[in-house]
Amino acid sequence: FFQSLLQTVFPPELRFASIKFFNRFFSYFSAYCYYDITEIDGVNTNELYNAVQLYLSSSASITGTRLSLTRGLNSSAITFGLSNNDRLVDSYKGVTVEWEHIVTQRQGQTFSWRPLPEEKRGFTLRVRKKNKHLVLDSYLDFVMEKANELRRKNQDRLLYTNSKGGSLDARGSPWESVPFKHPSTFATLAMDPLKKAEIMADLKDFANGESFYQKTGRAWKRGYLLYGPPGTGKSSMIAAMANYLGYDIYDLELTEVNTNSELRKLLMKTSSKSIIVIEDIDCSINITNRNKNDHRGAGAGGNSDSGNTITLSGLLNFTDGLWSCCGSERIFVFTTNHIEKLDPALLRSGRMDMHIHMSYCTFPALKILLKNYLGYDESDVERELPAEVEEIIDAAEMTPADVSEVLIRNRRDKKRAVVELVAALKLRSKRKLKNEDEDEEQEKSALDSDKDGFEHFQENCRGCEEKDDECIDEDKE
Ligand SMILES: Nc1ncnc2c1ncn2[C@@H]1O[C@H](COP(=O)(O)OP(=O)(O)OP(=O)(O)O)[C@@H](O)[C@H]1O
Ligand SMILES: [Mg+2]
Repeated sequence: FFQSLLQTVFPPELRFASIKFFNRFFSYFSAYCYYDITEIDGVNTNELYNAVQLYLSSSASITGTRLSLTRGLNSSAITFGLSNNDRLVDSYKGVTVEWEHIVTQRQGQTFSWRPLPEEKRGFTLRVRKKNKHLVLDSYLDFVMEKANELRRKNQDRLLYTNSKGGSLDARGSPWESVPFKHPSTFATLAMDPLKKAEIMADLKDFANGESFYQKTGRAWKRGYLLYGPPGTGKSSMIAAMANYLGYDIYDLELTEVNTNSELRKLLMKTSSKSIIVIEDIDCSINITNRNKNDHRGAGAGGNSDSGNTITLSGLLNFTDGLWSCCGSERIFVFTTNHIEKLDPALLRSGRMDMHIHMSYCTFPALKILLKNYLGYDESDVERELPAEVEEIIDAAEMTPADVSEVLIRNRRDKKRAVVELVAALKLRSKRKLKNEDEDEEQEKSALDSDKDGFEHFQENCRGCEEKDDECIDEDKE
């Protein structure tokens, strides 16, 4: 209306200037400012456009009534998006903003190095002028961050293995992959809640620590050593870590690796944002020992490389050396059932940043398992579980796997599950106490016999003191 008015009122030579003037006039009095985020920025794809699209697809943040739904290839999640020329309202730190998705037909192909899509797409963000700074300072960063998080969550992650024994696939990768769909999460992991929170904070710190690692000149990687008896959740913990951070897992089968250089190649072919796992690392110590016996290889921390076997030093270079930082944001996890068997070179501080003991089932861990399998909350546990459980559970030394087994078997009959669990705990703790008593008795009798032996020795050797080195009786000596 205004434009046609202008056309009649103003002569053609003034028309353009007047439109410009009125535009400025209105925008001056408008309470809003607008930001256009176009899909193609010159010739490049605009990262921000993709991020906004993904961000608006997170169902929690949107209030639109008309949405377009998409599901990517290989993705298990459906994403929502704004339909063409539709708008929706989002709020951030108490400020309301409005997004509009604008799609127009591209008029005539302009010259470009690559074909452009027929439609011109973009988002327009409308905010009140007084909130302009919030948008520029933090809202768009927040959108980018959220989008990255979603991208990681939506994509199915992969579990890689090198079990082909060094042969390469069609794309020249020594790794073979399958979609990784392990359901274990930190919520389902039964362990001490404080320790769990500490590990989760450590992982988050690591994932968000790019600038810290940059500033301190450290490679952006972290090592965790998980140790404890079988069935205490070491593998479950790795899966929970991967699910928590949205990382891929590289399960490194050391027995399939023949040389240190092969190990290095494997490392080079891993991607960032991944967890590299070596399970049962104590088994690799044999490899070192074999090497030592050959008198060819290196000892712990040595430098030599026998050329045709994998050595501990090769393994340490793998996690620690210059090669370890090709790529970035990588986590190394070693697991073992026998920490005492590990070479001290692997344990020294700084090598593995965090040693995590996966222990037998404790009472707080038991509560998590009861919640997982029987749906018991805190009050159910108090009501259904005899008080003595808390006292005997540590002595029983049952692994979370043992407890899970009892609960899974009886998951349809909760009362029975609890009865059976309590019986198992009692039996195990009694057996354990009995064994301890027996051990104590054996120890005592051993001590007694030692004492007898000592007295006997004192009696028989009284003379020796005087004649010092003349005692030729080996027993007495
Ligand atoms: N801490 C735990 N929390 C929840 N479930 C657990 C836990 N520990 C064990 N389980 C259950 O027991 C099974 C075996 O656990 P897992 O494979 O993680 O043990 P592990 O410590 O890796 O054993 P291994 O040393 O033999 O490799 C899992 O499927 C899981 O369901
Ligand atoms: Mg395991």
